[in-house]
Amino acid sequence: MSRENASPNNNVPADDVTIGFWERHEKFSPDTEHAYQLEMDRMRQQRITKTGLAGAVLYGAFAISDRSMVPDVYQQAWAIRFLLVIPLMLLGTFIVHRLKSLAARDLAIAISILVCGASVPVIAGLSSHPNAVHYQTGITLIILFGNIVVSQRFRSALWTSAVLVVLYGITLSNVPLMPPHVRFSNWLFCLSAVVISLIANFRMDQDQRRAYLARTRDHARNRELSQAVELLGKLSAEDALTQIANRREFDRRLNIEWARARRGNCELALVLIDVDCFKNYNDHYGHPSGDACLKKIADVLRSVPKRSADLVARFGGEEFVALLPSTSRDDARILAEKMRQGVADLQIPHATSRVAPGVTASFGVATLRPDESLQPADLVAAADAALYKAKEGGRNQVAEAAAISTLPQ
Ligand SMILES: Nc1nc2c(ncn2[C@@H]2O[C@H](COP(=O)(O)OP(=O)(O)OP(=O)(O)O)[C@@H](O)[C@H]2O)c(=O)[nH]1
Repeated sequence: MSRENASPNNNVPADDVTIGFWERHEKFSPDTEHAYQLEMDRMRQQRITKTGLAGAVLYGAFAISDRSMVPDVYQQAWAIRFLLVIPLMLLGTFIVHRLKSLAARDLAIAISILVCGASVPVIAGLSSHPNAVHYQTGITLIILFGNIVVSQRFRSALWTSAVLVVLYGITLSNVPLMPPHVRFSNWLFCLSAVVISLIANFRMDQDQRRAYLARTRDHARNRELSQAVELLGKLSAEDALTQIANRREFDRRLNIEWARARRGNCELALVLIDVDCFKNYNDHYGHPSGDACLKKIADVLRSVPKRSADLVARFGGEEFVALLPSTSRDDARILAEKMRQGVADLQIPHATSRVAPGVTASFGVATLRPDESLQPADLVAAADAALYKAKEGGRNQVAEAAAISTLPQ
C-alpha cells in the first residue's frame, strides 16, 4: 500500500505516541503521522472551497477602505485586489482539489496566503498618503486568517508567517517620517499576532491529534469487538469436536426451514444418522481414536448434501443429522444412501463391530410437508423411528419413516 493511500483508520498502538519536547506534544510514528496528515488534509480539502471563498469575499470587502486609506492609489489597489489577488486566491482554491501530493496542496494554500498578505505592503508602498502606514496592519489579519481559519499545517503556518512578518518589517523600515519606536511597536504588534496565532494553530493540531487517536483506537476496539462477536456467533453454532453445526444451530435452522417449507408448501427432509457399535469402537480403540473417527465421519457426511440450505449437524454423541429443505422422499433416500456409502468407504477398521470390518452407520430418513397439525419435533421423531428400523434391520443401512400423517399425534 502506498503511503499516500495509507488508511487513516489503522490501529494506533500505544507506543506509537510519545511526548515531544513541548509539554503534552503528541508525536506520532512516521506511518501514523502520515495517516494523520492525510486525514487532516482530507478535512482541510473538504472545507477549502468555503474557506477560500470566504477569504476572497473578506479580502474584496476591504476595497471599501482603499478609498479612505490609500486615496491616491485606490484604483491600482482595486486592480491588485480584483484582477490579481482574488483570481489567484480562487485559482489556488480550485487547484488544491486537483493536486495529488500533500506537499503540493500545502504549497498551493501557502502561496495563496503569501500573495494575499504581500499585496497589503505592496499597495501601501505605492501610496504616499499618511494613512498608508496604518493600512499595513491589514497584513496581521491575513496572518491570523491563514494560521487559524485556514488552519494550515504548523510548518506551513510557521514559514508563511515568518515571510510575512519579515516583509512587514522591511516595508515598515521604508516608511519615511515614522518614528522608530512607532515602527517597532507596529512590527511588534504583528509579531505578537503571529505568535498567538501559531500557538492557537499548534493547540488545534494537538487537539486534533488527540481526537484522531481516540477515533482510531475506538475504531480498532470496535473492529476487535465485532470480530469477537463474529467468533462467538461461530463458536455458539459450531460443534467443537467435528467443526460442523452443533445441536443448537440445528434446532435454530430446523425452525427456520420448517416455517419456510410451511409458507411455500414444500417438502422438508431429515436424516438421522447413528454410528454403529460405537461403544465397542471406543472400548477397543480408546476415546481419542473414537473422536478422530467421529471427525472423519462428520467430514464425509458434510460433503454429500451440496445445496446452500442443506445442513449437516452433530445431533449429540455419535449421532448426526442432515436437514434437507425442498427435498423429496426419493432424493433424501438417495442422499442418505450416498452418506452411508461414504462412511463405509472410509474403511476405518472396527475390529469389534458386529456389522462389518470397518466403521459403518445407520440412517433414518423422514420427509413431510409441514402443516398446522405438525411440529418440527414430529419430523425428528419420524426420522428417529426410521433410524430405529435401520438398527433393527441389521445396521449399516438406510430406512425410511412411514408417512408422517400416520404417526400418532
Ligand atoms: N469418542 C467419542 N465417543 C463418543 C462421543 N459421543 C458419544 N460417544 C460414544 O458413543 C457410544 C455410543 O454407544 P451406544 O449409544 O451404546 O451405541 P453404539 O455402541 O453405537 O451401538 P448402536 O448405536 O446400537 O450401533 C458411547 O460409548 C459414547 O461414549 C464422542 O464425542 N467421542
